[in-house]
Amino acid sequence: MIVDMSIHECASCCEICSAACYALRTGLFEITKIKFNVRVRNLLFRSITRQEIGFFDSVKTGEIISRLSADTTITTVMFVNNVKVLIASFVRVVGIVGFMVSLSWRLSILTLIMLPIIGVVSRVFGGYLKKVAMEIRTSFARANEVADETCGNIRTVRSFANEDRECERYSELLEKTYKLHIRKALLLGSFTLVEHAFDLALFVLTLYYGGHLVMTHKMTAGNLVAFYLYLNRLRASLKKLTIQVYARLMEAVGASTKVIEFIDRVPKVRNGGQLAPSKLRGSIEFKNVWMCYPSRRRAHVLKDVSFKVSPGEVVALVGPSGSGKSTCVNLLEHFYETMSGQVLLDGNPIKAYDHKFLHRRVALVGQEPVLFARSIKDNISYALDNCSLEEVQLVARQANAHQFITELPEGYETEAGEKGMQLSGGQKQRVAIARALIRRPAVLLLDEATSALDSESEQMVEQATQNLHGHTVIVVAHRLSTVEKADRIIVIDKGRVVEQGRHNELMQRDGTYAKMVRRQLLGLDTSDDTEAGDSLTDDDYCCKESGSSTADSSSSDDDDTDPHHLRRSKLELTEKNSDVQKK
Ligand SMILES: Nc1ncnc2c1ncn2[C@@H]1O[C@H](COP(=O)(O)OP(=O)(O)OP(=O)(O)O)[C@@H](O)[C@H]1O
Repeated sequence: MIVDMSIHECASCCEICSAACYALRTGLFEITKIKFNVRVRNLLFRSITRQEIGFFDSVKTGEIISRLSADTTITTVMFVNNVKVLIASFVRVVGIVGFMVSLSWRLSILTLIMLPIIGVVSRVFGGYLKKVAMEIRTSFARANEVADETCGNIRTVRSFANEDRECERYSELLEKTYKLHIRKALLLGSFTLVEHAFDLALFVLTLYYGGHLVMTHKMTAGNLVAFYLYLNRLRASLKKLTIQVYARLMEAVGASTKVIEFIDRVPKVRNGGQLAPSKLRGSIEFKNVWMCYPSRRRAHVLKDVSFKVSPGEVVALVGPSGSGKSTCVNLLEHFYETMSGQVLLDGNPIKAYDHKFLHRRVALVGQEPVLFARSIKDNISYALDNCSLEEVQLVARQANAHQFITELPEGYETEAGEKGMQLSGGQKQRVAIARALIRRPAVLLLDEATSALDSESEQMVEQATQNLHGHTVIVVAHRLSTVEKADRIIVIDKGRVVEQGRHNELMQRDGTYAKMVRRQLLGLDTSDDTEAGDSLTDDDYCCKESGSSTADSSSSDDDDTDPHHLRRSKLELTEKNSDVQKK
């Protein structure tokens, strides 16, 4: 009775210990899984954010998100789960083989001969599985790209009523993923079939050879039965090791290939500069710069571009669309590197500057400013610590944004929405200008930064940028009113600097700039060109202009280059054109 009790107690203790160990193992593996996942995601995100801008030109956001979410999850979950099974199965296999050898070493050798064969078969299938898994991940990433592009640009999709086609595109890509999954299922199915064949072969051989050993008294019948039971357990464990563990691990390797590739990728444009002088004067020099974008290696966007900008100068970059103006700005921001030649800031190559220092002292307001899904205040003080509301309000006033912000229901705490979608184009631009001004930059780059503003707001912003005394301003603009007041205008055409000088000088020179101004004043350089405008040739401009000059006989020679005079000419021309149309 006493012995019975102690056996029961012992068994209960064992049960409790076993349950506790199991719970501990499950908990530890869960924690490991999430820790591993977080670490991989962090490494991947860190690596992605350090890549050069050219990387983002070729790899789409959808793919990146897919790698960051689905692939990292598959990688970590599969690795950790399978490592768990791998360890358990491996220990079990070693134990079972030990027992089998003790029962009959001869039969054990026969069994162990089969193991390398199973290993080779697993390897071959594993290789295929890895390949299919990679294709599945890539195909899934493509589908994600479409979803990301469609949702991110839903207004454009809706305005073209193209929802159905986008859904079809998405569905086609999912169909491709589905077919790849079928391939994977077939592979797994055939792997199982081959495995069963091996199982059967092993069973028949063991029985045949075991029977022979019993008949020749080299083994007892009881040992043969015990051996056979162990063999069954060994097969079950091996099946786990091959189908569940090896195959799944290969799948995880397939999913992780791109993740690891992205983590290990070394950026082609390094931000390793150390230079951070206490004072930056803001002089800029482009020295024989040749440049092409990484995604279009053969097209030279800048061809031997050279120009200098003195500290405190306001320089306008003008030229036809696609001539390379924004590319100059991109180089000043060190987004890309030149093929040859140098971009110098205060006499030092731009890449020699410390990344954080450079982007604090050289501020950019881009063509399509992007705001973040946070409050307007946080958007203005983006990437800056300890910015007071007063500082934010001050720059908002300078950017002519204060009034509209205070009229919003929650003022500076109003959410801007994803990519600033809850604000109008002009409001976004003003917030972006305030975001640049708050840095008190030594160089301010305005790339079509005021294109969506009305003329009053534009004037106020211009004033604010000019109030940045002693600071260099580079303005890229198509609008004449924005560029005419610049200290110097640099005209870029087809990637080359073709002219530079003040507005009046360039008008007198009657070159590319003068032609552009005349076209603009005649309303030909806008997207809503009228038929009458379209039919005008260069000669027409000269005729009409000289006509208007004659009409205004009191104007001096200089007046020809005066924008107000040209605007008057434009008005007269428009009136004449409408008269002609009426007739
Ligand atoms: N990321 C890029 N990858 C490849 N080519 C590019 C890229 N960005 C611009 N380009 C090409 O470089 C050329 C110059 O472009 P850029 O944006 O500098 O012109 P731009 O003068 O600023 O034009 P716009 O006045 O229309 O803004 C164009 O032919 C354009 O197609």
